[in-house]
Amino acid sequence: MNGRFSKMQGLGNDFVVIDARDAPLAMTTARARAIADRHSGIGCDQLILIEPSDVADVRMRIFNADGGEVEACGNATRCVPLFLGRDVRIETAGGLLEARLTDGGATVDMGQPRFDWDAIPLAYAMDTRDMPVGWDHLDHPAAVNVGNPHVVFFQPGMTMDDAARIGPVIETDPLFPARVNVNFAEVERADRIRLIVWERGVGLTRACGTGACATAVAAIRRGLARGPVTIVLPGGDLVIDWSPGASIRMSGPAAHVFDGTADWTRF
Ligand SMILES: N[C@@H](CCC[C@H](N)C(=O)O)C(=O)O
Repeated sequence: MNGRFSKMQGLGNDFVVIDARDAPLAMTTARARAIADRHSGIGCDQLILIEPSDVADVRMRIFNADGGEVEACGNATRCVPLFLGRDVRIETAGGLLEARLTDGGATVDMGQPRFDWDAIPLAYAMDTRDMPVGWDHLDHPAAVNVGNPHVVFFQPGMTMDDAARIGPVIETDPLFPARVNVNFAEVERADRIRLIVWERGVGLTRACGTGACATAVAAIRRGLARGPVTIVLPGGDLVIDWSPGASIRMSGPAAHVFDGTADWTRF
């Protein structure tokens, strides 16, 4: 069963995008993991399935490289209008998003952040601005859900090696039954934050759009930053704007890399 796919990327966070609107493709954890494999598959951080939607222009399903289906992916959301060649309303498991094409990328209304996380024990649920927990020398992370779950540590001087060591420990801590994306942020100025992200189900990526949103929200909420904030990731910059009570607006690049054909029965 041959099918077409596009390889796309946003700040080096890369995707295999499959248009399944006319030709449905059954996706399983094993199949998604096999396609995402960089040695024996096509290779990507996330697999993106575009399906028909009853409530929006399209439905976007997101599978991490480990095959797990998740609720949100900021960088992939910017790729969808580019893939379809127009502004779009996108149904995701994390909510309804609006993505508008810009020069070289897209701006996305990512919806409102949530702070009342089911995954967090009741003791922390009243206001998760400061979770009184710590790992290693890291403590008091902000917990922000932007469709998917994130913790954000404001910790200067973290390296990729530090993140690779402690990220998986936090991702799989029993405090997070659904696991969690782990953000290590350093505030340089009120409008500029450096960020390294250990992504749930993937590991270190060159950029994480939802991580950038969660980090900007957490920083603004703690009075460490003011919107719009430039989030500097290893793969490049995203601009995030948010104020309490408002939707998060994310702007940044998106790129088409190449198209290909694959026999999906081999995966
Ligand atoms: N790379 C993404 C986030 C993808 C999902 C995440 N790993 C999760 O498990 O929630 C982004 O750009 O937001």
